[in-house]
Amino acid sequence: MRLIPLKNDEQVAKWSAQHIVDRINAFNPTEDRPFVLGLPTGGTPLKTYRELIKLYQAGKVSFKHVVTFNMDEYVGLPKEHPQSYHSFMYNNFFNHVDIPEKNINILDGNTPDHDAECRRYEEKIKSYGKINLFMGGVGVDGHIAFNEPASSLSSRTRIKTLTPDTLIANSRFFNNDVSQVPKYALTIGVATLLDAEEVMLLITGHQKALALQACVEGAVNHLWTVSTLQLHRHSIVVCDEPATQELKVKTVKYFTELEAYAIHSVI
Ligand SMILES: N[C@@H]1[C@@H](O)[C@H](O)[C@@H](COP(=O)(O)O)O[C@@H]1O
Repeated sequence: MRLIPLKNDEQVAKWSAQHIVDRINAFNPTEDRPFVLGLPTGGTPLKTYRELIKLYQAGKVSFKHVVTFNMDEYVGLPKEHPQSYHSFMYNNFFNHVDIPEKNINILDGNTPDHDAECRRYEEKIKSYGKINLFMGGVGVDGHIAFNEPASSLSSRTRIKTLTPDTLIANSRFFNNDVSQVPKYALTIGVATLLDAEEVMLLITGHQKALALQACVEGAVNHLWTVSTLQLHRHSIVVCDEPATQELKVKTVKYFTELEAYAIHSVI
């Protein structure tokens, strides 16, 4: 695992956006050999999307040959609803870059057959071989995508019941009214995420400090699904200073010093 301890969320956004751009450009994607990028929603990646748009506008990257797979989507929320993850992605990213519509994949939370939709999604990912880079965030309780505490660590894309903690956390997007938050979501599984060639998580803010601690210093366990990043061969956690407050001083120092001279491979 690489831990990139930065000062604030602006730096996290710049670092993560540049990393995505570097990976896409190094891959040199074509129509027949696209770069496959996994994407999250949430407040945390918003600034990264803004940076990516800036880099696109400056001519530093093109998304023409990038295929995306989003992590999750609410069940039963119309696509046009302002808080659907479809709306989030188009409003905050896709509408501002040159990605072709056919390259965008988001789970359909309005299908009558959830299992078939989740199987179709897994198969579509497989049809590209693998996801090259999956960016993610984390919930306060350490969930990745919507893999809530006690999710199977070998889970695949499926329907999940959201926990009361998540409903409360996400009610900020629904007029602070918990009853308006959808109770179910379709989400990639822990194993789907770990199948990616590289996983990059963004963890910012003091409210995520326990999740970051579980991720970096905790034991791998299903209550903090973020801890499974320790099983991945190429995981990167980009964090700001407020998020590090539960980490040992020694841990932060170790990773900070390491970044100054480490050589990293992606193979
Ligand atoms: N399903 C999403 C996660 O993918 C996201 O990481 C989490 C944290 O969101 P935020 O970045 O707004 O704190 O929220 C939701 O639960």
